[in-house]
Amino acid sequence: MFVWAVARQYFPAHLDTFLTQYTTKLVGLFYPYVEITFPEYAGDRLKRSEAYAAVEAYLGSSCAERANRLKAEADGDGAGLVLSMDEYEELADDFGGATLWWSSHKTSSVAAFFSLFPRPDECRSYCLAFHRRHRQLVHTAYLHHVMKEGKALEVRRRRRKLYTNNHGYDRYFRTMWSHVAFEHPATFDTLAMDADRKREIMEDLLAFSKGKDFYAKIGKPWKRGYLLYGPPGTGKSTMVAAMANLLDYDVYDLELTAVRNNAALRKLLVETTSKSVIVVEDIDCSQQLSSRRNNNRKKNKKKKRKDLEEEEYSEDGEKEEEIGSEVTLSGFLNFIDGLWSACGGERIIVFTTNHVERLDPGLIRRGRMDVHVELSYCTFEGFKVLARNYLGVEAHRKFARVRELVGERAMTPADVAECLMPRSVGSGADADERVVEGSLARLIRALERRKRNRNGEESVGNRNGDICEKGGQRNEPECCTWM
Ligand SMILES: Nc1ncnc2c1ncn2[C@@H]1O[C@H](COP(=O)(O)OP(=O)(O)OP(=O)(O)O)[C@@H](O)[C@H]1O
Repeated sequence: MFVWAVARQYFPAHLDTFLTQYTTKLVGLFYPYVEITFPEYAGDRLKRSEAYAAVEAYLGSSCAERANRLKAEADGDGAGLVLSMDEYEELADDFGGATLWWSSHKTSSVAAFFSLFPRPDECRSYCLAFHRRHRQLVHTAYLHHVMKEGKALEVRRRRRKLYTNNHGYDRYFRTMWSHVAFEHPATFDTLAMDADRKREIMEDLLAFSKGKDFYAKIGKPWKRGYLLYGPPGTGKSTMVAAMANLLDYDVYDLELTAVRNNAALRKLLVETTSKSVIVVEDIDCSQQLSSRRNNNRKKNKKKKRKDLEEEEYSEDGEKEEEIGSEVTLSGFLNFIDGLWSACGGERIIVFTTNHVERLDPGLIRRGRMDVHVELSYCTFEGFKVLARNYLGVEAHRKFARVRELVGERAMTPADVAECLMPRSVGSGADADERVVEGSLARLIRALERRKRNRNGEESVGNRNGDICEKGGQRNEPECCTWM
């Protein structure tokens, strides 16, 4: 003790390091094993480690036969179960004539408790241990094998997800993504819109998904912006689902009003995975909300003018417009195409709006929103898609009358679809024909009742497709059913 105290007095700064170094070396002489740890969240990384996920998948495939304690989860299509190693479990793996040992661990994270960023309270990790004579084999071949197999398994078992930031909070009440399985059945086949435009969009999306090298070559982050605009019920959300289904991507439904500030928005963005569609629905509403909030704040007399100035001007002196909670327009633009937007890659960002004219031109300029798609009232071509979807018919003698009417009356695909919805399920050819006849007659009646609002005359639905109030009475679409 005396020697220790004296030594600490004379070599206070270096003694601990010195002792640690030599203890490790000493242990190394007698302990011939090397250990590699794969933590679930490493260092200051905000994201789950991809290496950890790959190891988890890899071990899951072999643990069913060898491990004693397993965890089970529903698999990609929910039909089966995926097994993985439970905590504190061990298993051995043979590779290239060597035996390697894996173990899983869980520790309570002190860092998570004090961290400013939301992190999981428990840190899980896998540890790989092997004899040092296999070091070369592990470094050059085994780790590569584990990553490759693990990632392939992850892809095979992948269950697409629909994320929302509306309901998920961490223990500090900060928003985070929560998810459910994404099961929307819409495809471009079932989408009622102009066939050429549809083909163009599909080609654009597929080119994007294969464009990794191209984007790297031109020095642009691998992402693409879509602006979908048009009256309510023209298929904007349906198109988002069709896009995700075409590319096999996850969907992140970003509710801007639930994001507290720019930092929270950045955090949400970093947490999104690649191969995803990030959608901000009704982007014009987020802006409206913010201006209201802004006005209220300005009216607040208790707040000093100085404070307001600080709040409204960013560090570089630029005026910042709030677009939802404390999220500023510049923070949001940074989210779309700033430095932070580049992390991860392979993302489609979609804005939908019913009022494109209300949007800040800077928000939707080309380069930010690369493709602008207008979804509008149903055309005859769109009607034929819906008739095929809902009634299973490609042609019918009533189509001629529908063609005359649908071109001049503004009816949304949602309203047309509602008219075409079969009201009874029949059996046999006669019954089927009756159902088709009934549905088409209902649609024709609805179109005839609808005033010629495509020609600018009095209309039941207004130009934006909103439901009008006439003489205090609410006019629903003619063939609405409420269930
Ligand atoms: N173009 C379309 N093709 C096929 N179905 C459509 C189309 N447009 C609307 N529908 C049908 O109408 C319903 C409502 O459409 P959707 O929610 O996609 O419209 P929207 O434009 O996003 O409306 P909102 O602006 O109110 O969100 C969908 O469930 C779908 O069945």
